This record gives sequence, C-alpha cells and structure tokens, in this order.
Amino acid sequence: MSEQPPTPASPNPVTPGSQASFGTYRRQPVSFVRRGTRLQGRRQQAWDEHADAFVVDVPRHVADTSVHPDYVFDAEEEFGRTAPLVVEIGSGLGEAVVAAAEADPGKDFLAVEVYRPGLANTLLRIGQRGLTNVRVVQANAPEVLGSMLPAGSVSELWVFFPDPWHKAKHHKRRMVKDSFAELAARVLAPGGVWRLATDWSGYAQQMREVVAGSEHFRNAHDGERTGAESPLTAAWASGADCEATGEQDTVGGWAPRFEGRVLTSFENKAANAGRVIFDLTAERLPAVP
Ligand SMILES: C[S@@+](CC[C@H](N)C(=O)[O-])C[C@H]1O[C@@H](n2cnc3c(N)ncnc32)[C@H](O)[C@@H]1O
Repeated sequence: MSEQPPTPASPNPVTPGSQASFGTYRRQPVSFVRRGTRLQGRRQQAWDEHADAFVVDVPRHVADTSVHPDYVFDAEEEFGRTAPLVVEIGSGLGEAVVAAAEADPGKDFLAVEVYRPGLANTLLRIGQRGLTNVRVVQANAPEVLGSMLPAGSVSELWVFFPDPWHKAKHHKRRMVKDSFAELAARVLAPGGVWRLATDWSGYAQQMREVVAGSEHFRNAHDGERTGAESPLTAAWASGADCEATGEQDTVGGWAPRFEGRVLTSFENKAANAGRVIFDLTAERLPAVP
C-alpha cells in the first residue's frame, strides 16, 4: 500500500450519491448505475481485514467514485517492484483478476470497479489465496485511464463483459466507445494489448468498430473468423440476443477465447441463456511521430 497521496490544493467536496446517480458525471454520461455500497458479513470482514493492504486510497474529486486529477498511481511503490501491470476495468466480483494474479505471479494486477461489494468480494479472494500482486481501486474507469495511471504504464488492459446498455437511447453510456479507445491508448505501452469480451452481438460490433476506427490500435485478428467461423454469424443464426436473420458475418476480426480469462459466474449465465461470447484483441501501435 502506498503512502497517502498529497492532499490536493483545493479538493472539491466528495458528494456521495451525486451526479453519478442520475447517469451523468460533470455532464458526461457514465457507464454504471449506483448500487448499494453497504457491506455485510464476510464481505465486511474481508474489507476490514484487507482494505489497508490492497485498496488504493485515492483522493476524490466530484463524487465518491471519482479520482482527483492530480493523483498519479505509482505501481513500483505500490507493489514494491517493477513488473508488467495488467489492469482490469469493471472487475465485478474479482473472479478473473484474482485467478489471473494467482496464475501469473510475475505480473502485477489492478482491479478497477465502482461496485464496493464486488471489491469486497475481490479482497476476500485475495486474502484466501494469500496474493500480494493485486490491488483494487473503487473508481470510475475513464478517470483512472485519463489521469490516475501514468501514460504508457500498462502492459495489458482488460474489459470483460461491460454493461451492455441495450436501448438505443442508452448507447451513449456504453464504456467502449471512441473516447474510451483514446484513454486505453494513453495508458498502454506500445505493443501493449487491449482485451475485450462481451456476450451481446450489438455491443461486440460496436467494439470491433471502435478498434478498427482507432489510429492507435491494430486488431490482432483482423479478418479472421468470418462466415461460419464467426461468433456473429452464430448470433445471427440463433437470435438469442437479436433478430435471427441468418446473415453471414463477412468482416470477422474476432479473437479466440482468451485463455487467461476464467469462466466467471457472469459469463456462465450468459452462456446458459444461449448467448454467444465474443472476444477481441487489439494491439497498441507505436505513437505516430
Ligand atoms: C456486467 S459486469 C461484468 C463484471 C466482470 N467483468 C465479469 O465478467 O464478471 C460490469 C461491471 O463493470 C462495472 N463498471 C461499470 N462501469 C464502470 C466504470 N465506469 N468504472 C468502473 N467499473 C465500472 C460494474 O459495476 C460491473 O461490476
């Protein structure tokens, strides 16, 4: 755990349940809804036992999930070593990040999540496994990527099963959009990898377009898995999450399932509901001089 960061010169007051509860944050749409923050039982116990060691204590700005723009995370100080840093955005209950940290002790992991009970669950798992290479932060992801993490400091960025925001009027609240690709590009080192997964075909197509439209990324599986091999063709055949059109996906670009991603309860539910899982892998290109 790093030392307490310097108190910002003129911090705005923290406003629990502020704009974020209404879907905006300084007029920007946010990708989450506020859910309960109260902890009980084993989660409260895990928080009490492990928060000091594993929760990154960030100074806040406009809300209790915001990050003060002056605060910069120092991974070397935090972990006490230099190692590749993997960041998972929207880590939920921590199943994926904790399993990966256990499997790969040579890397450091940062779980970013706004949902406090999810983070408490992550702490519980960290404690059960005695891991030292994971930290968690309760914060709005775009702020973590926009200012908290130093530019080029991340080797892998994971966004697995972000909230789909189905209705067209809510699409602006989706996390993965052009502006998010800019933030992802900011934190990833050249050659770094952005991994994405979703169980919603419409969002999968949006993700594929975001990657294709960004000058900072190359789809590592461009043109692969078209036609009968494409998960999109499968989704269009099944009609599990969209109208069954029987069309063929001629674009492809889908990655094989990322073997470092364990099957979370969330993904399991999606698969049980018959939805197809989409993986995408984007490689951070070197900056254009
Ligand atoms: C659908 S869940 C998926 C959780 C996990 N990745 C999994 O696969 O089980 C999406 C998660 O993203 C979190 N989330 C949504 N918007 C976020 C944001 N702006 N910053 C941090 N976390 C966010 C939600 O709280 C939720 O836990």
